[in-house]
Formats: sequence, C-alpha cells, structure tokens
Amino acid sequence: MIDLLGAGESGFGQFNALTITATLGMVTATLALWTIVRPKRFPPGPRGLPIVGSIYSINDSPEVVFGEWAKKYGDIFGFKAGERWIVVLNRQALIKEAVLKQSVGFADRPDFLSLDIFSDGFKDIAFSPYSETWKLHRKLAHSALRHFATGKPLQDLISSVYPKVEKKLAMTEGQPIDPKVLITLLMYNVLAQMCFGRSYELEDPNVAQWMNTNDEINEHLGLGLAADFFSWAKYLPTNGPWMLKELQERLWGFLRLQVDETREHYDPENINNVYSLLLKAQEDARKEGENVDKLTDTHIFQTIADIFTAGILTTVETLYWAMALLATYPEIQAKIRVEIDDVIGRDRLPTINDRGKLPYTEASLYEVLRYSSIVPNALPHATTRDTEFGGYHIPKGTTVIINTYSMHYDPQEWDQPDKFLPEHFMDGSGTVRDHPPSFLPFGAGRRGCLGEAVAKADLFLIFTWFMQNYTFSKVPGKESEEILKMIPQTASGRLLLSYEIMINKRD
Ligand code: HEM
Repeated sequence: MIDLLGAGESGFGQFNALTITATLGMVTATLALWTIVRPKRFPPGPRGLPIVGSIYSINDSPEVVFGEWAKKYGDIFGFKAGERWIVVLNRQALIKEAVLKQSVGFADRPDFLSLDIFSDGFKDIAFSPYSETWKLHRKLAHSALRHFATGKPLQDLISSVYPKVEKKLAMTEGQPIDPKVLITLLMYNVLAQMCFGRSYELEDPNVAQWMNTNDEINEHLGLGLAADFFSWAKYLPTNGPWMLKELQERLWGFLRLQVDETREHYDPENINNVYSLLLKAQEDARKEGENVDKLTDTHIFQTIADIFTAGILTTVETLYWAMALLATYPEIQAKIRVEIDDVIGRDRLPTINDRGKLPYTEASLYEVLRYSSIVPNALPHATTRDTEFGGYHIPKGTTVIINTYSMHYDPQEWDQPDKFLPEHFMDGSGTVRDHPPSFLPFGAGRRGCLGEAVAKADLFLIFTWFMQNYTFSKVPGKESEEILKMIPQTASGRLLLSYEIMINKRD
C-alpha cells in the first residue's frame, strides 16, 4: 500500500524544513547586509563586508590606508568598522573647519572599551567625553602647567637634569648607543619633578620597568581591542581586556607610589608641583562646601597620569626621531650647529628667550614634527550631536578621525613632502614659518593638545642643548644602514624601531 499520508507528511516536512532554512538564510543575509547599509546622507566610502565592515583593511599604518581611500572617495569619507561608523577627515580645509569652526560638534571621544579601561571609566582628560567634568579638569591642568611648566621654572627644571645626561653619555663615549633609554630617563626626570617635585637617578630600575610596560602596551594593543568595535566581544574568553587591565595596573601601580608620597608631604602653604596644586583645588572645593563628585581622587589621579604619560612618551618619540634624522642628515646638523654657535655660543645654556633667534634650528624642529607625525590621526574624536558637515550628515556619536598626516604630507601644500627639509619652515627672507597652514601636529580647537606649549618649550630647550654639546652620527661601518624604520602594525603612532647611533661630545 502506498503510504500517502506518510509520503505527504514527509513531503510537507521537507517543504517546511526548506522554507524555514531559506527564510532563516534570507533573514540572516538581510540582517548581515543591513549592518553595512549607510546612514542617510553619510559620507561615501568603502562598502566593506557584512558584520565586520572594512575593519580588516586597517591592518597596518591606518594613515596610509586612509590616504588611499581619500584618493578614491574624497577628503571626507566614511566606513564601518565592526559595529562602528567612522568618518575620516583629510587635508587642511576640512580638518580646520571641523576642529576650529565646528569645534564643539566634534569635541567628543568614542566610548572604546580600551579607553574606558585605561581611564578608569573615562575619568581622565584625554579620553573622557566632552562634559562639564572634562572642562573642569582641563582648566585645572592647564593652570597647573602654566605655573610649573613654562618659562624660567621649566628651563631650570630641564637644565637640572643635564648633568645626569652628561654623566651617562660620558660612560658610552665612543660606543654605539640606542638613545631611547637616555631620553626617556631625561623626560621621566623632568615630568617627575614637574608633577611630583621628585627626581630620579638616571639608572632607576623602576623607570626602566615603566618604559617596558609602555612598550608592551604598544606591542600587544597598538590596534585596540576587538571589543572597541564589537560590543559582544567583551564577553568572549579572549585575554585582550584582561591583558590591558593588567598592564594598566602595572603602569598605574608605579605612579600610585609617587602620588601617595606627594600626598604625604602635601603642604597647602607650599605648592610646588602639579599634583599638589590639583590636591589644593580639591581641598578648596571641600572647604567651600562644593560638590566634589567631579574632583574625586580617581579624577585627580587620572589627570596626573595623562600629563605624566603624554608628557613623556610624545616628547621622547619626537626626540628619538630627531636624533635619527640628525644622524642621517649630517649637513643639516652642521648648519644648525653653526647657527647655535653664532647666537648662543658654547659658554651658556640655551634659554627660553633664545626662541625666535634661531630660525634654522627652530625650522628643523618643526620639520621633525611634520616629518615624524608621531600622532598621525590625533586621538579619535566623536560628534557631540547630529552634524551637517561637508555636504553630508554625520549622526551624533559617530567616531571621527582627524588625519593630520594627510596635511603634513599633502603634495599641494608642501614642496617634496617626502623629504626631510627644514626649508619647509623657512620663508624667502630667512624667517621661520611657525604656523604654516597645513601643519597641526598637536591638533587644535577644544580637544587640541593640552601640553602643546610645554612640549614646544621642552623640545626647543633639549634639542638646542644636545646640538650645542654633542654630535650625532651613524655607527662607523654601518653608514649605509637605514635607521629611519617604523614599527609596523600599530595605531599608537608613527614610532621608530630601535636603532643605534654614536653620540659624541663636541671638542
Ligand atoms: C611632541 C609632543 C606632543 C605631541 C606631538 C602631542 C600631540 C597631541 C595630539 C595630536 C593630541 C590630540 C588632539 C586631538 O585629539 O585633536 C594631544 C592631546 C593631548 N595631549 Fe599632547 N602632544 C604632545 C605633548 C604633550 C604634553 C607634553 C602633554 C602634557 C604635559 C600632553 C597632554 C595631552 C593631553 C592631556 C591631551 C588630551 C586633550 C583633550 O582630550 O582634551 N601632550 N596631544
């Protein structure tokens, strides 16, 4: 007998299974495709793949990938990275329009998990959202830096470290040296005195440990965490967030010792370092009966951590580039030295008042900042509100990348941008061009670098002192070796790989 019913059931069952599978497939495909449907009037850009977007393309120096996309889609383009829509701004007109003219609209930061972990819940200055709390801390930090990190106090502070550097260099005279350790120790001392009123031996093992931890962070987390782009990734048993927490604890642990010590010796009648000034602000607010929710110990710790870390790492990387460039271009080095010998001579230290009198030296330093572009995409911004920009609509909360590298290497703005030429910053009459239009190494506007003035003064004093007293050259026998090689695969910046040079005292 033919089992009509059974056959019918089985046919119906098969039909049902097929329909369900097909429907599920279609729903999944639609949902997946929906993940890359652009918001209305969003800037054009690469389409990317469902779910992941174009994140797979950002696997090496993002600023280079962005340059390629800008050629294809224009100076403003957008793409999806995991769950995030990202807009990238290129070249000076658009970047300045955003950070200077529409500063508030672009003043937020994205809520990446990595930044959340690093700033103890966005309680620092650099990564916290645009808010009243951020404004308060930025203002406080600004005023503290004005007190302790400008003019004569800064000059005295920096020159107090020179004897330690001289001693160290005397020990390595005639031998190849990787100057990274030396300049980190120099800057560490400067920042420790500025922030905590404390100095360190150049050989202090804690300093070396602090440096290694920073290197580890760059190495393992240079391109951020998966959870920065996929919210569900924080539930995966991967070790990214855990590793970041552990590294952060190590980094902050050491800083905490200095914070506790400074607190122990805190004297409101004698405020002589940045951290004590922040404590005083907290104490005053308490006395006035003000709400100190925005001025907790964690906030103050995070502010000092920002100043300390940003203040050391950025200046060190810039000086590291400067030394490699000087060793590579001895003829530029010789011209700088002639100028310094003429204006300052050899018998006194360079001072902050020498600024403006050394055009070629200053032009060379600006060229180091342009050529190195150590922070090529600034820090990530985000829109504070729905924003009309460049003929497009950028929804509130969109991550925005300011590609300052595109300004610094723009062939329409610079003659031979790929070359290291101090003349880029000189005008025809021998005067330094300190604000050329396509130059923004510190960002600008609301979120511009808090330490720009400090960094420029630090760099001027240290660079000039080194040039006045030492020569930099490639290691004999290795003259043809390239030392300007960058660490690949990192979003932490354009950082150089380790190198060795000769640093010899001038006769
Ligand atoms: C060569 C040295 C330096 C360079 C190239 C540099 C560059 C930058 C850049 C590009 C930004 C991001 C701007 C933006 O997002 O639009 C930034 C932010 C910042 N920098 Fe610097 N910086 C340097 C030195 C310093 C120093 C010495 C300090 C502290 C003493 C400092 C503290 C900060 C802070 C706190 C922020 C975050 C500002 C905010 O979000 O409100 N930087 N810096």
